[in-house]
Amino acid sequence: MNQDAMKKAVAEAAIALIKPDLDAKTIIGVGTGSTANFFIDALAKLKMDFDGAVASSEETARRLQHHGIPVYDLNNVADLEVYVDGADEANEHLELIKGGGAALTREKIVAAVARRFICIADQSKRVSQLGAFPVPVEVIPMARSHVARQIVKLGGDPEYREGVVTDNGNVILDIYNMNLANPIEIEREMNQIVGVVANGIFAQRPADILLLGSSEGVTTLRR
Ligand SMILES: O=C[C@H](O)[C@H](O)[C@H](O)COP(=O)(O)O
Repeated sequence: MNQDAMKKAVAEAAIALIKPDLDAKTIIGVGTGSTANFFIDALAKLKMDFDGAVASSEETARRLQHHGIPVYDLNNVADLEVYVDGADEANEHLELIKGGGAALTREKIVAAVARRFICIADQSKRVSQLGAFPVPVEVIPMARSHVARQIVKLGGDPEYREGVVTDNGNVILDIYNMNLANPIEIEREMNQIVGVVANGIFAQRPADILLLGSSEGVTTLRR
């Protein structure tokens, strides 16, 4: 089974998981990236069974709308039943690194609001310790150098993601070689730096369910 087939399989597994709870009032939080795209395409087949979605990026909003799924502003949504999204890395505690596609801030916001966060990923994303994947940090453009210097003091090696502007008009620093033995602590410390909008460590709010695809099938991990 190739990687795309695994992504499709976990997307279908997420659909099977949420389907019994859908009703005409359900609004679903939808993530960003290639795995989330498989989820969106599968969700389109159920579009008569729920109300609509909240998107974690402009790209996801466009894909949802292309399928005829209504997209709501999160500010107008009181209750978000579930959020489904991919990840760049996931550990056994369902702590994640996200933001390879630069959508981390909106993803973190939607994940914070949702009652359940289902993460979908192929086996290659599973790690024993987070941090081989560089941690993306969204930064206010004028603070880029200041944030980079502060991150060096925390032990990381920041690299500016050239040419990338987030949906919020900011820039991304990718942090290499950060020791993430304690991801909650590093997530907090990076958030303290003035000019940081959000970082891609999802440890304070990890996933509740992780669906991992491999050639043997889909494994479900719960917190
Ligand atoms: O900003 C992007 C998101 O955090 C994605 O969920 C993450 O990069 C995983 O993307 P993919 O499913 O394409 O590997």
